[in-house]
Amino acid sequence: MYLVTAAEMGQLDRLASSEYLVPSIVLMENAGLRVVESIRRHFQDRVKNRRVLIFCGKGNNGGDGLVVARHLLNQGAEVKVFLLARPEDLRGDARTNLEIYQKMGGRIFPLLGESHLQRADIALLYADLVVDAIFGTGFKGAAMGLPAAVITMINKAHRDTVAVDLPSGLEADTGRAFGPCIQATWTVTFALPKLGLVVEPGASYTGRLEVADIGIPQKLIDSQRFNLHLLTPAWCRSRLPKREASGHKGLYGHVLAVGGAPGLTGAIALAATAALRAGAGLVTAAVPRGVHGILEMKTTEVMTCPLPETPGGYLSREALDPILERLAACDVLALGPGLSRDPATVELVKELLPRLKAPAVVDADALNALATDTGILTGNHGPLVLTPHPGEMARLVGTTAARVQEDRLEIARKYAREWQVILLLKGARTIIAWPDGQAYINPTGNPGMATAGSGDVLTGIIAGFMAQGLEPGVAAALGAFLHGAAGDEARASLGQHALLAGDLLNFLPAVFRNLEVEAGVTASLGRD
Ligand SMILES: NC(=O)C1=CN([C@@H]2O[C@H](COP(=O)(O)OP(=O)(O)OC[C@H]3O[C@@H](n4cnc5c(N)ncnc54)[C@H](OP(=O)(O)O)[C@@H]3O)[C@@H](O)[C@H]2O)[C@@H](O)CC1
Ligand SMILES: Nc1ncnc2c1ncn2[C@@H]1O[C@H](COP(=O)(O)OP(=O)(O)O)[C@@H](O)[C@H]1O
Ligand SMILES: [K+]
Repeated sequence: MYLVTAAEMGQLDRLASSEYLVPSIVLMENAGLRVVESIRRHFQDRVKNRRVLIFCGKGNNGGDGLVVARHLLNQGAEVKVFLLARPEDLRGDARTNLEIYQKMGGRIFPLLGESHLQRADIALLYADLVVDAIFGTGFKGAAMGLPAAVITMINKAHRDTVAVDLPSGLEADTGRAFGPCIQATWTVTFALPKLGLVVEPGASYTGRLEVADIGIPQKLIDSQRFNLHLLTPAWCRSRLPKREASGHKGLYGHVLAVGGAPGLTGAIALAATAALRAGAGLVTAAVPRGVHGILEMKTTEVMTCPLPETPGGYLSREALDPILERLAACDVLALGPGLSRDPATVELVKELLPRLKAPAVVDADALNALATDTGILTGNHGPLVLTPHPGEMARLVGTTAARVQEDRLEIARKYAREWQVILLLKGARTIIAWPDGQAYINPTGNPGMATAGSGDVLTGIIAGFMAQGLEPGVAAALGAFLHGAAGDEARASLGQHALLAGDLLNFLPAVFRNLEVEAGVTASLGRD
């Protein structure tokens, strides 16, 4: 599903009217009607006598709110409109809808100064629902003065609140709220989701997100060639590697997972097992000789391979040739889990990467090794998927994690293009940036996944998908979605605090089943 900026949405609205002759007031009417339908669902279709407060700004977002007011009034709800503007300040479609509402006997309460706040505050005590139609995509910067006071007052009332198009106070393009922002129970956004609704903190202000069709022609949307996408189950389902009835494990590829060090055997065990869980046919974990026995004990389905090590037990440069030899018989390399930052190991990584022909997922300490010489990335290299968390990304580009978090999408896109890699920037709402400019936002996952080893599992899942022949960019996006979905399933059963990275492995099957069921794969089971 495309994600748009405020400007792109405005362009769609304008072109819908200018090129496709859809009058803007029809778009506004459709928007309002979609919100009313959503409210009816919220009230299980019992709208009569419900006390609904609608807070309207002076722009078209307010206009939407007035359409909602009119229809709820018509359907027997008890409606109060609080207008954060003088009626004469409203223009165009918003003004028209104000006048229609008034002609129907709808009541308008001015909300222009401190003196008016009290009346709204009292009304909030008895409200069954608040409709936030103060600001939409026209909002910039921070809510201040009276709007800020109104937003704060609404949040303090803790009533069910539906946001029209965007929670007021949120910047559509960044998902940032520099001032007070409506904490919505749910948000009905129009035509396409805005980026700010699906990245933090915007996603938290948004609550449950509904995307409503308001009649923007699909042909117009497709003609815009947007390059930012929200990952959806449908997108993932259509890209799941297929398992033919005649399949055999050679078909599903062989992952070589290189990592591990004394005290860091769990990471490589998690990554290797995760690759099998993702459906790879075979996985070999290549680790320093000294911990090889431990890996044999820790894993069953994973094959292992002892590699030359330093006296301290870390992978040494002598491991280069055995890795390249092994890799020649494998389909993909997963490099980094539990590798450690031992100087010899860092040297090994820097020698290995430029020699790679097979696609590789580069994570964790392999990224930290790369950070000492990103020149490798700007030179010639095979297909790479980098999976840094914000701290590792900061080291790679010589900045701070906080700085990375301020500009997640821009930074991921910049370096995916500069280094010609798939750049998966982890964290809440992981971003998967492709070198051609396409970027995907992953909506699944939760803070329960902020636990040691969770990233190692993701590395394994992505490598497992690449082994099955998925393009690296698709494998990374699909991996992020399923990894987060497994985290969500795990949270549902275990809560967030007790969640372990290993639990993600146990909940992956459920996630595949959910996707496959909807993909109609079970139908084929009936025939087998
Ligand atoms: N055909 C269409 O276009 C359709 C549009 N639709 C709806 O229109 C919405 C976009 O409407 P919009 O562009 O009128 O702006 P909107 O979000 O209502 O803001 C109102 C005013 O707020 C002001 N303002 C801005 N920042 C501020 C701040 N920090 N603090 C205080 N004030 C601030 C700013 O006033 P200004 O600064 O320009 O004087 C702005 O004019 C969109 O989200 C959707 O709901 C749908 O009906 C579908 C069809
Ligand atoms: N608050 C959060 N919401 C959603 N996902 C999260 C959150 N915190 C962490 N994650 C996910 O958990 C994983 C953490 O990976 P990482 O930091 O590399 O862990 P480790 O290095 O311990 O393996 C990433 O996939 C990240 O997207
Ligand atoms: K709003």
